[in-house]
Amino acid sequence: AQPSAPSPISAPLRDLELGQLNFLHTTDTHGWLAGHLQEPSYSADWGDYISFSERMREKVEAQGQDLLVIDTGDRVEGNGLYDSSEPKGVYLSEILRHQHIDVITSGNHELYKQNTSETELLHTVPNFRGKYLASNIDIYHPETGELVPLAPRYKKFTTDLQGIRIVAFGFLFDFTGNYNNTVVQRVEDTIKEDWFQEAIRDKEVDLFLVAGHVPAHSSEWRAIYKEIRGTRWDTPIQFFSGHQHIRDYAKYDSKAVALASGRFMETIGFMSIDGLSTGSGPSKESQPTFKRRYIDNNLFSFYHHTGLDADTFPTKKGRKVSQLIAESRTALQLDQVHGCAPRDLWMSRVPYPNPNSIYTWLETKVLIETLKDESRGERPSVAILNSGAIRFDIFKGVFTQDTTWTISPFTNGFRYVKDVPYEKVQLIMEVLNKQTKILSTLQDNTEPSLLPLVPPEQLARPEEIIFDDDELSEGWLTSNMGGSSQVPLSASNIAGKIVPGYTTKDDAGDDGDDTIHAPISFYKVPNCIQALISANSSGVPEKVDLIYIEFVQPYLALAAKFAGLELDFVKESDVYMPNITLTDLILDWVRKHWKCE
Ligand SMILES: Nc1ccn([C@@H]2O[C@H](COP(=O)(O)O)[C@@H](O)[C@H]2O)c(=O)n1
Repeated sequence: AQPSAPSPISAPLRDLELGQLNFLHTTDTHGWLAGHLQEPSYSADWGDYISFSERMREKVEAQGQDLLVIDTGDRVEGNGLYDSSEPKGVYLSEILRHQHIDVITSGNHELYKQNTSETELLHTVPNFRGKYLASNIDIYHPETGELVPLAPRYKKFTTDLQGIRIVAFGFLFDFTGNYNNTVVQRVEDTIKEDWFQEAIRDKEVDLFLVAGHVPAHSSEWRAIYKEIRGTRWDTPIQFFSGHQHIRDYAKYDSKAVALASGRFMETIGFMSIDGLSTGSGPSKESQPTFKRRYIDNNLFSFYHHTGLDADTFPTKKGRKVSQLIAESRTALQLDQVHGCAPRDLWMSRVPYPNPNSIYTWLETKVLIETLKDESRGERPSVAILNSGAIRFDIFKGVFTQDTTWTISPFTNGFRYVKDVPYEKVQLIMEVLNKQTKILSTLQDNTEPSLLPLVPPEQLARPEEIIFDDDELSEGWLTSNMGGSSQVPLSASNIAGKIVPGYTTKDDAGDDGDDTIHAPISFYKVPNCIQALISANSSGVPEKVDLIYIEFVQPYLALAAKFAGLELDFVKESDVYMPNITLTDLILDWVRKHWKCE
């Protein structure tokens, strides 16, 4: 773990059930390879994960079993370790490559920008040669201009110890927001291609392994499931999923399941399968059995599951990578303190609006006090921001260079349209937040969906989860995750209390988490929030500058149409505060207002 990482807190644990074939899975790590430096439950780093997978491999191989390591994308954007270097990702890429990964795929974040996808092609794919799969992604090669597969479409391999024959694919969901140097083919079309049809007709296969940046419950996985089952009615299928930032497990039939392993290096997903046939013969069991576990990413869990301790657990490579992370963080000055947050600000643990909501803080403080383009003088304005632009909570205590990127990693700037009637802006907000169903009927297939305006976790959990008795969680959170010094209390301080955290319910029940936690409430947030910036008057202005973060422009255009506002946002908008991003505004505000005592 990193030198400043809090020690994990002991908690009751459920064991891993090892099987003939075992998997460790990460997804949506978004640059958090240093682990969580303010949350003991997730405080292990990528070096610890390397030690964990090496120790697990020793353990399972000693019993004649196999272990495979999977990563399903969105490794970039979301943490200073990725975002704060120039060019972005140079430190991260060097850290990531030390893990032995058997199947690795791309997420949507690898494709938003030209340089990110080119880095995948020129660095990550070669770093993981033979492991990186891209079943439905092509890229215009930066040197030849030719459209080529980002990586091989699929591969067939056999496991080291038992010779289990596996055909593996690597998919991305039907993503449309990629930069135009890549082409993402719809999954539903890809599976009709000859190469896929040939691959699933191979009779010498013991397991189809479908890894991808695709939710566990999704139309894309269902399409693949149906296509495979159409020709191979009983070959086991193991899907590895991502994108929604949740822990999830889906059962497609008794021989086909999907695992999703959370986000931000909070979770190491574990799967085991028993009862597979191998190259040397059929299985003795009539049915395969699947077991899943969501491991909290901390050393307490890792020691427990490997049966090792602080002296025996770390491997040489693991230690080296933890050291590399520490050096990279120092070089990037990620511990530089910009201010001290006086209280916790939550994305979804409190209702919105609320004094402790990060969105209320943005609306009532940050946007109002920082958004000002000198060229627009004192004109009143309304600023619109999508809630998904914010990625993480702010904890009471030090606000560092790293915090800046964890809460707001995107590089979007602001645009504006002048002289929009205030009433129309309110109608637009109404459409964006309340009339989303009506709006979606106006969309044709070429328009983006409205859903991605919110944080991904909310897409997966449309219902609020509210625990009346949040006393334990609240008290614990205040003292452990956001104490002014950011130093967690030791186990003895909270003796007898269960640590708040994941309490996952999935298709296999409610016993998936390795750590038994107290539940945390989850409140919904709107698609978009707004701030009225009315320089000289307290009344409601007739017309305003409609300022918005770039990401929402296509959604705004649709909502405006429905609100009866004839506006061509592409032609009639202009840049607001050139070269300034939301991240810059937040940092500026924090520096001015959150002085450390
Ligand atoms: N420039 C961007 C990019 C993304 N978002 C938000 O993130 C969501 C997608 O996140 P995943 O990690 O699930 O891919 C997207 O739905 C937006 O809410 C953004 O705001 N700006």
